[in-house]
Amino acid sequence: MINCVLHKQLHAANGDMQLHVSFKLAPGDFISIYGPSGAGKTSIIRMLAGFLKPDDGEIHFEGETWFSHHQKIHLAPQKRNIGFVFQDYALFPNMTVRENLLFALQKNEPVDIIAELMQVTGLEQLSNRQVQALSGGQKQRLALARALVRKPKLLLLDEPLSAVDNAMRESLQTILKDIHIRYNLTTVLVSHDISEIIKLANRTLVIENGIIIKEGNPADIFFPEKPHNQLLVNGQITEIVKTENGQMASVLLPPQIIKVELAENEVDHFQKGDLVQVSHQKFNPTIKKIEP
Ligand SMILES: Nc1ncnc2c1ncn2[C@@H]1O[C@H](COP(=O)(O)OP(=O)(O)OP(=O)(O)O)[C@@H](O)[C@H]1O
Repeated sequence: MINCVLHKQLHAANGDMQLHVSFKLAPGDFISIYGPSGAGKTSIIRMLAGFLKPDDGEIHFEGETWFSHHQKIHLAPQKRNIGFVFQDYALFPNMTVRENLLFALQKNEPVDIIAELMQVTGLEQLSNRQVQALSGGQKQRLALARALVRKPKLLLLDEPLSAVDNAMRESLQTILKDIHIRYNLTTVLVSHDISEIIKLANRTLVIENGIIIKEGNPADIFFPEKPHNQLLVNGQITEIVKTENGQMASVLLPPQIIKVELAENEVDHFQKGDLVQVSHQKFNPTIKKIEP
C-alpha cells in the first residue's frame, strides 16, 4: 500500500500553482494520471521517485517512510524500491543493450535477470547492439527493461510510449501489461491517451491545476454514459441465420466471431457483408450499421 499526501508550489509560466494531492495505491494497482499539459502530472511522478522534494506532506510505502516533511525524511531515489521510465530516459549511447542493463544491476546481484528481461522485452537478438543504433521503440523497450533490473515494486512511467508509432505503441502496451502482472508491480503511468489508459489501467486520477478533480475506473471516467463493461468495436457480418426466436447474425471481430441476436424490427435492416459497430456488453451484444 502506498499512501501519499503531496503539496508543492510549482512555478508555472502564468504564475504560481499549488499542487495539492492525496491518494492511495493498493498493491497491484495500475494507475494512470491524466490531465492537461502543465497540470502537475510529471511533478507527482517525480515526487514519488524522489527527484522533486514536496514542500509538505508524506509518502509511505509498505511501512517505510519515503518522505515526511514533518519528520524531515526524504529518501534518495536509489533507496526507494522503484523503477522508472521518464520522457527523457537516459540510456548510455555507446554501451550495448546488455551493458546498459548490467550497469543498472547492483553489485553482487545475480545476472540472470538481464537475460530474462531481454527476453520479456524482445531484445535478445539485440543484446550486443549499441544503443545509438537502436530504433525509438527498441530504446523504449530497453528503458523499460532497465527500469526492472533491480526488481522494483513500484514502476513509474511518464509518457514512455509517446514518441513511437501506433503499431509499436500497441506492442509496447502489451509488453507493459505483461510485465505489470509478471513482476507483481504497482504501476503509475502518466498518459494523454485514453485508449491506452482504458487498456492498461484499473484506476485513473484526473489532474487539473494541481488538484485531483476525478478519480475512479477509467471506463466510468471517460465514458460515463455507457455501462461499465461496454466496448465499442467494428466488425463485419459473415452470416445471418434464422432461429426459433428470430434471426442471429454472426459478426467477425478478428480473431473471433460473435453471435448477435437481431430484434424483430432489425431483421430486414442487416445483410451479410455489412460493416457494423458492435456495442459489446458482456452478455448482450447489439449492432449498429456503419454507414459508408
Ligand atoms: N521543480 C519544479 N519547481 C517548480 N515548478 C515546477 C517544477 N517542475 C515543473 N514545474 C512547473 O509545474 C507545472 C506543472 O508541470 P508538470 O511537468 O508537472 O506538468 P504536466 O502535467 O506533467 O505537464 P505535461 O503534460 O506538459 O508534461 C509547470 O508549470 C512547470 O513549469
